[in-house]
Amino acid sequence: MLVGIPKEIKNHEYRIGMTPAGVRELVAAGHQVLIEHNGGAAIGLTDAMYEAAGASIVDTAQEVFSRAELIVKVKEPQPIECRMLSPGQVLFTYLHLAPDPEQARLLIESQAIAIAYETVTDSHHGLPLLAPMSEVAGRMAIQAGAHCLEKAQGGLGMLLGGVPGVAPAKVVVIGGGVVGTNAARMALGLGADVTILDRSLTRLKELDALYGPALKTLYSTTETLEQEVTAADLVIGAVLIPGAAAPKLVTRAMLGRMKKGAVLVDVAIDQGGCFETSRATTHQQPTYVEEGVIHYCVANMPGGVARTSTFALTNATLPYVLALASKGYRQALQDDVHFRNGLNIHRGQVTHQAVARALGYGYVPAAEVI
Ligand SMILES: NC(=O)C1=CN([C@@H]2O[C@H](COP(=O)(O)OP(=O)(O)OC[C@H]3O[C@@H](n4cnc5c(N)ncnc54)[C@H](O)[C@@H]3O)[C@@H](O)[C@H]2O)C=CC1
Ligand SMILES: CC(=O)C(=O)O
Ligand SMILES: [Mg+2]
Repeated sequence: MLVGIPKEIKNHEYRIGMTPAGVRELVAAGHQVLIEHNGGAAIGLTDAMYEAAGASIVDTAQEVFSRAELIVKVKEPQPIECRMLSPGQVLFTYLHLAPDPEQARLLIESQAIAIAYETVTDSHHGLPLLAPMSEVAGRMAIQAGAHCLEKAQGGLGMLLGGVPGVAPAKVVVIGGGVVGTNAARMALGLGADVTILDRSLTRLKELDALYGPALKTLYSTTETLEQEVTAADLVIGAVLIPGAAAPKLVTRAMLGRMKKGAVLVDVAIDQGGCFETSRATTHQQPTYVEEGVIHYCVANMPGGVARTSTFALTNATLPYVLALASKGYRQALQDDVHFRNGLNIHRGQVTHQAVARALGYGYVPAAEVI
């Protein structure tokens, strides 16, 4: 199969859909790969490396989109990319459609087949293609939050870990999944006072077993959220209901009772955000202030550490890309119910229930269309 990998065009997005090592595996399996010129150059993955792995370099995204049967990307297609898709072409990338009706409309109009990394599941209730970027974003959330807490950034002027004789900052993590666990781990490592909230008791038990008494766990209710958020110096938003828009757990009223100069990092912003006052920001202008509280809401946080993220993403996506290329999308999705959960849009029909519900479209089960 002819697989195409365009250069990412979202603001400050330097990841690329596949490393040269991934390309080499595809070529060894008998596939052809087109890479857009300088697609990985910003993170040291040169055209020469891709050519050595067996790819052909083409000058424009237009050429990648017009020739490839399967497009592999990182970020959701921007409008100009959606318009380059053709009927029956397969797109495999992050989509995050629930908060993005415009992208959904363009993908439906394209009549393409859009498979979202973030809704592919696995047999132990995980999201294997979201997980690597959630690991990155969870860890980054603490770096970003610590930076925002500095006085020059408008923050409280607090060091996360404190020093001998001075108390550490209070970090509250909402959602104890992959993002939340990685954030908690980093915050504990820096010596912060960390509390994590989740609605899943099973997950809280696992976290308790993993981190022991250093980590405080709390069952998430409006009451515990209110109590923790209003006392926090740094809050990390890390909840997810797969495919759906994030629930708004921290209201403007709660925000009004927080410390001035406290920091919110809403990692869940790519699903619309879990704070009422969140709106997506970019690496270029990552923060804004509401009610005296600093908001960091970058929707592509892993793009900030694009080299680490690209390697981590290819490690996870490669077996799926190989399956799509070798079997064709129908067979690959028929063979694996978890992979099939990634199908969001098929030739104009919405095939993921949570996405359809969030956007008000009719829903057709993936199994019926493939
Ligand atoms: N901004 C960015 O650049 C990135 C954003 N993300 C996003 O981060 C979010 C979290 O992702 P993961 O950690 O991988 O998901 P996950 O599924 O591993 O964890 C989500 C957790 O939220 C919990 N939860 C659900 N409702 C809750 C509630 N009301 N209160 C407390 N906890 C609740 C669930 O029980 C689960 O443990 C997703 O929206 C994901 O797309 C992930 C990577 C990068
Ligand atoms: C998961 C996601 O949205 C990202 O890596 O940018
Ligand atoms: Mg994102």
